[in-house]
Amino acid sequence: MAPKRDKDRRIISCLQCFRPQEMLPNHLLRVCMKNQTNEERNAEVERAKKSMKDWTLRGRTWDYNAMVKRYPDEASRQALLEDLRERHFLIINDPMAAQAESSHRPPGAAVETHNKMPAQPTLQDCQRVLRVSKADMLIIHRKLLDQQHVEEDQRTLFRYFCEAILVLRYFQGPEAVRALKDSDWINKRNVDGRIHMEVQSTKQSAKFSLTEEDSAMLDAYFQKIRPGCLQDSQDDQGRFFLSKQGLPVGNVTSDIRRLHEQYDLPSFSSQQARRAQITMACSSSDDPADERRVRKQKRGRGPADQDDRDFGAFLLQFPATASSTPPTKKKRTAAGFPPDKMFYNRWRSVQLAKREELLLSQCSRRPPSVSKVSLLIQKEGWTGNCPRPEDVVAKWRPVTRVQVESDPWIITTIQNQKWTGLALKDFGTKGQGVVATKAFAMGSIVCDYHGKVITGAEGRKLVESIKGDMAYLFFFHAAGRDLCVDAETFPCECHPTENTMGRRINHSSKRANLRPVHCVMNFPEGQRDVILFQAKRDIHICEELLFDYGVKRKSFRGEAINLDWLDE
Ligand SMILES: C[S@@+](CC[C@H](N)C(=O)[O-])C[C@H]1O[C@@H](n2cnc3c(N)ncnc32)[C@H](O)[C@@H]1O
Repeated sequence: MAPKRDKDRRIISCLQCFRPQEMLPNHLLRVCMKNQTNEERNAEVERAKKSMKDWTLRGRTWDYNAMVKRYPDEASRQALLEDLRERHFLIINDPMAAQAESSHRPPGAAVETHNKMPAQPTLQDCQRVLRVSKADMLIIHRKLLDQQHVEEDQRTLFRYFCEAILVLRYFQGPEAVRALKDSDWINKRNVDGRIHMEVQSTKQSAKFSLTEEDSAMLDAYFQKIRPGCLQDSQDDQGRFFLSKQGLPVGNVTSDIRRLHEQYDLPSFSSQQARRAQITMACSSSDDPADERRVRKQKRGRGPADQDDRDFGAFLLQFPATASSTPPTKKKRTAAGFPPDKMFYNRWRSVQLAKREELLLSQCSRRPPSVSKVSLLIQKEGWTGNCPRPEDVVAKWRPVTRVQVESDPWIITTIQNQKWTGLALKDFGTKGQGVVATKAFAMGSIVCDYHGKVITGAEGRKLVESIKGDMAYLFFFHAAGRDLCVDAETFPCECHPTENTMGRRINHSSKRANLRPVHCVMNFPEGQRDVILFQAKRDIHICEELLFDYGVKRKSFRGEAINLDWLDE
């Protein structure tokens, strides 16, 4: 048998095609320089060798101090560092490296892998669980987006994964992750493809930039899992990560440990991850192929490339509206998407949901019958991908005034102002506004318009004294009476520490998704007039809540807003 050749012995990258070549002269002869002379090819080999030597001497080494200056954003710098380490670059001047070297492992020593805890874990060790579990998480992610059923334990595991992303990849402390608020997420900004987060909720505000992929994972948790945890009877404190009982998660470290246990991996603390983050990468025996093998053994299949494809880009290319036609195979492939039906099917689910929403918005006052929905479908002229009329009827959720007036939860929530599913968002020139962090079905009560209700002539006089601007003072006609809600003083006297959300809702006459309605509620101290906001149509997560102030900026003279109940 011929001796085994050391394939990697003299790998040199071709400077024509930028691909590493085992036999560069042969490659140039056959591929990149087949029409040139021997002399030209020899010169090219010399040029490539020199480039390789230069790179080995200088290009492979990065100076951490220079990186700090050039990449002041820590999260981006760490992402770059991680990438460089994975590619076996050398990083000098890492302030923690000297410490690490003197304490434990000599440079170049192999990291213990498998189930034993390495004495001094590298960043790769700490983040392994993210890589190993990724294929599973992408499957859950896809199911969530497709509105498919996801088991309770899988939902919880997905939450652990999201927590682990923030701790192990973005080096947030477990307490900061626990304290993360839904409004922190709502107020994130996309800048050049990185999702900037500013965590206001911790004592020290933290800033970091997520990749789009990580952001998509957290958003799937936020939009598809968290709303199912929200319970009216529980105070979620506006936290981002909630237990399935709807309470803020108790212990992020334990959650991440459970994720590690699930994948039979040693667990690392956030401090270890932070330390590893700034420790110089020692050359490691970690082969990314190991992870792929573990994954394959565990799931009995290879990493699904399909999972990595970006359905968001697909939707951008082919917007799924109630009336759009599905992209044909030819169009899908021409746009660079896979020819199979995976994205196509997902696209149809998105459209189906939009169509249901459209039908429901046409039946706002009373529950539609199956035949009415069938008629509406016919009118739309949809031939395929039609919602089942029965499903549409089943999704209609009205609430009656009588139900609301005696609803103990609504009464308590008006008193404590702990409405669920609402978060504040900065809307720039409009100031703050309120967005939904859970879906509200048409007809549901979203919150109250909190403030002292002043009736009769006194109220009208108050309102008329305000000229020329939208005000924090509104006037309503209800049950044959005039009601004025004084919400000018902010925060209100009765809730000096609460964010009375109803008062933060901005105005829109065209895009209003809320209507104010009037109730007389039975409070322990007696009956009281209350103005509630009812969803005019289904409201989606992240949508801004808006109601028609009934005023025009310049012409406001205290016009009254009618308080028609949705089901009357
Ligand atoms: C009830 S408050 C709404 C919350 C307010 N944006 C805030 O930051 O507290 C009403 C005030 O918000 C602003 N506002 C509401 N809707 C607006 C709109 N569509 N465009 C501009 N400003 C708006 C006006 O300044 C108005 O007086």
